[in-house]
This record gives sequence, C-alpha cells and structure tokens, in this order.
Amino acid sequence: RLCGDVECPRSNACCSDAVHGPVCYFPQFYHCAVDRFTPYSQSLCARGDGSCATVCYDAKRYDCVGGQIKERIKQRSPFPFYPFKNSENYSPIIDAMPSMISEQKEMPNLYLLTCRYYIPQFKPHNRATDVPYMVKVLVAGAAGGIGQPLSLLLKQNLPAGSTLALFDVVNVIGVGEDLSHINTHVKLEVHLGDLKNPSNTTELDKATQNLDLAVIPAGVPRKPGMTRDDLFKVNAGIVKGLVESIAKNSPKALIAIITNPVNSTVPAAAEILKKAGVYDPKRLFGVSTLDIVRAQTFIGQLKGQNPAEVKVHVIGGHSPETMLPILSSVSGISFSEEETSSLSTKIKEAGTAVVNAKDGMGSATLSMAYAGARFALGLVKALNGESGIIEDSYVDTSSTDLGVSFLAVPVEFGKNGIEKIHPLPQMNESEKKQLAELIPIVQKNIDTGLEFAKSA
Ligand SMILES: NC(=O)C1=CN([C@@H]2O[C@H](COP(=O)(O)OP(=O)(O)OC[C@H]3O[C@@H](n4cnc5c(N)ncnc54)[C@H](O)[C@@H]3O)[C@@H](O)[C@H]2O)C=CC1
Ligand SMILES: O=C([O-])CC(=O)C(=O)O
Repeated sequence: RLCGDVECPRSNACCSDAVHGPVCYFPQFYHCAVDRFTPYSQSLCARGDGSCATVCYDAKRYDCVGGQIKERIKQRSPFPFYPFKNSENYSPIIDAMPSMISEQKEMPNLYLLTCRYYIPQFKPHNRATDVPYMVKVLVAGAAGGIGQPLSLLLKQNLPAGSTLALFDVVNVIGVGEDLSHINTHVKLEVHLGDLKNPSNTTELDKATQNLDLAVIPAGVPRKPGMTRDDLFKVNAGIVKGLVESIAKNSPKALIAIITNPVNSTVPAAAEILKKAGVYDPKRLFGVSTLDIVRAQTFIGQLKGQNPAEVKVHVIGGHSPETMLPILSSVSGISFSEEETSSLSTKIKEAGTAVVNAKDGMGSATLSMAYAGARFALGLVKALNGESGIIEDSYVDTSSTDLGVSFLAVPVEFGKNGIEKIHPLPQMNESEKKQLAELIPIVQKNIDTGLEFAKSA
C-alpha cells in the first residue's frame, strides 16, 4: 500500500505523522496516536504511548493537559477538592473539572513538567527497503520446559509477517500444532529432529535456513544437588550439533545460548563457529537476563518499588561463584551492608532455589522463557533499527581490557548484534574485589568450553 510516495512492506501500516509526514511503521512496536491536544493530528508513537501537541508520551505515567505533558499523581491527593479514591492509579486530572485544571497549574510542585521524547531517537522508516521488518527466529529445544513458553511469547510478540521455526528431537509436532492456532501473524515452521540418529540433520538443516536469530534452550536441566557445570558434557554435545548447522546454513545469524553451563557452552560455540570459519564475536550471546530479572524483582520487593523500573546490572558469569550483582550503583536506591549481603546471595542462589523447589522436575522454565523472550525481542527490535537497547549478556570480551575473553557485561544491541560493549557499571571496593576474584573462575569455565570444542 502507498504511504505518501513509498510503498510499505506487507507487515507495515501507514501513519500521517504530524512532524515526519507519511511513514510506514511496524504495528507490533508503534501505533498512530491521535493527538490529545491538536485536533485531527496524529503522531507515530511507541505502542501504549499517547501524543500531546505532537510529542509522544508514556500514557501510563503522564497526561496531556492543555498541550503539556504532566506527571500523573499516584498518591492520595492532599487537596480537599479532589474526591479521594483508593486506586493506586487514581489521577485527579482525569476527574477534575476543567476549571480546576488552571488552579492545579499554579501549584508548582504538583506536577513535574517532564516528558519523554521519542521523536529525536525515532528513525522514521520511510523507505520500504530500509529495514528487515520481518525476521526468522529459531527456537532449538522448542518442546522443552523453557522452549514451549518461550515459543509462545515469540509467537505472540514477533513482528507481524515473521517466521518462528521450532526444532526439537521430541514432541515438537504437537507443540507446533498447538501454537499454530494462535491468531497472530507469525508463521510457524516445525521440525522434528532424528533422536535415534543425530547425524541425520535433514530437519535441523531446514530449521536453520535463512535465520536472523537462533535461540538455544536445548539441553538437560539440573536436578537437586547438581551444579550447572555437571551439565556440560551432555549439553556441550547438543549445542555443538545445533551451532554447526546454524554455521552452515545461516552464518550471519545471531545466536543466543540459554543452555547451561552458559559460562562454558558459549565459548565452546565460539570455537565451533571459528572452526566453521564464520565466527563473528558480535553475533554470539550467552543469555544471563534471568539474573537481571531476578535482581529487579528482589530489589523491587525489598524496597517497595516497581521491579520493572529497577535499574540494576548483574555482570560476571551465570553461576553463584561468578555472578556479580552491582548493588552499589542501583540508581536511586541504597542498601545497608546486611541488605547487600542477603540480596546478593538470593540473586546468586535463585536458580538453585527453583531446582530444589521443583524437586527433581527441572529448573527455572517460565521465568527463563520470560527473560529469554525479553532478550530475543530486544535483539529483533535492534535488527529493525531501534537503538538504545542495553542488556547485560555473556559475550566475547577479548576486544576489551577486562583481561578475560568472555564475561557478562552491559551490551548495546544493534543491527549487527553487538553495537557496543559499554564500560562496566561503577563499583565499590568490595565489588571490584569480587570481580577480580571471579575472573579466574570464569576463565576456567571458558577453558573447559574451548578444550571440548577443539577436540570435538
Ligand atoms: N541461562 C539461563 O539463565 C538458564 C538456563 N537454563 C538451561 O536451559 C536448558 C533447558 O532447560 P529446560 O527447558 O528446563 O529443559 P527441558 O529438558 O525441559 O527441555 C530441553 C529440551 O531440549 C531438547 N533437546 C535435547 N537435545 C536436543 C537437540 N539435540 N536438539 C534440539 N533439542 C534438543 C529436549 O528434547 C527438550 O525438549 C538447561 O540446560 C538449563 O540448565 C535453565 C534456566 C535458566
Ligand atoms: O539453576 C539452573 O540450573 C537453571 C539456571 O541457570 C537458573 O535458573 O538460573
């Protein structure tokens, strides 16, 4: 369809943006918001955001009042003319009579005149050929405890027109049939591998054709009493077969490895890609997002804050001995020594807590699927040109001066995978000491991965 003088791709819609003119956009991430202030005007905003005098704003936190974006008051109002409501999201602006609004304006501390400007960061995609709007994503291990809910989240949230390829060596046909009834515009490809004869890679090779991203949660999970390292022998072999096929059929694909022990499976995958002559350190990731998700949750619970808004880094590796939550630089929150110690332990041991609670029936699956989807969808957004997406991830750090070749560090995503490895967050003396102590342990885990891949 024509949008101004360009033709939008099939999966796009067209918005007559008041500032940029007609632009093709991606309905999965954006919407054409009717302006709250300027009649008949529209702005291309992130989904869920409103438009106020042509500026996009977070409609959950702000209101458009008289053409200005004003923070909504969440607490009970101290002013007698507002009827008290018990709802947390109660906004006096919504209920106030227009005549009251001018009175409110004169109370200087009542509203913070802040707003989020999407427009300066937003790059309008007004050429149909600019960006790969549709992607092909593989979930390898799609019938497993993580694979199933992860595939569900991707079926629900991938850009319209995308393809989700499911691969497993058991049960995947049923999982695919089930997911295929979900009414999203995401095509499914379902491939059942040959469990009895792993050297028969016919289905795997079909699954790994034309990939933009491969997410790998294939492999065995822990049982109580095991460490993640105990999984290496079995899981390294599984990762090897998958990565070899990806290297052969989609050498430019991004690869996100969930399979444990991440500290070793990722360096092993790097070596396998090197052997295949296609290794690009910018395209390989170990997924440690669950550590950040947990840190956000536990901090939010402790401090009575919305976990989704807690800004915290967890660097190092994905095991209790190598994981380092940086609690000294959580923005706007401080912790006592006792809180720091108990929170750090809780974050580091969270995986084991789930393993013990599941009592032999596996490890974290639902929270991992959530974290894996956040990570994968972040990469997909970056592939589609969105900037400023940063996650801590276990990646090749040999180009940095960290003195170790893999580490979980803050990584900014881009069109080619890693756009930039950011400097480590500010650390206090204790955290710096812990970092120095964990690096040799990570190095040992890396060596395990490299040795396996070299001799395999
Ligand atoms: N990075 C992280 O933060 C986390 C990592 N994990 C790890 O994720 C992995 C998967 O965990 P779950 O989903 O709970 O295990 P699961 O046993 O429920 O599922 C694993 C799936 O992998 C499949 N699989 C096995 N060999 C395969 C092959 N060659 N090709 C394709 N699929 C294959 C199995 O058939 C199964 O369906 C484990 O190694 C676990 O330790 C789990 C939680 C968090
Ligand atoms: O603990 C495990 O084995 C699974 C895992 O990595 C986690 O939940 O963080």
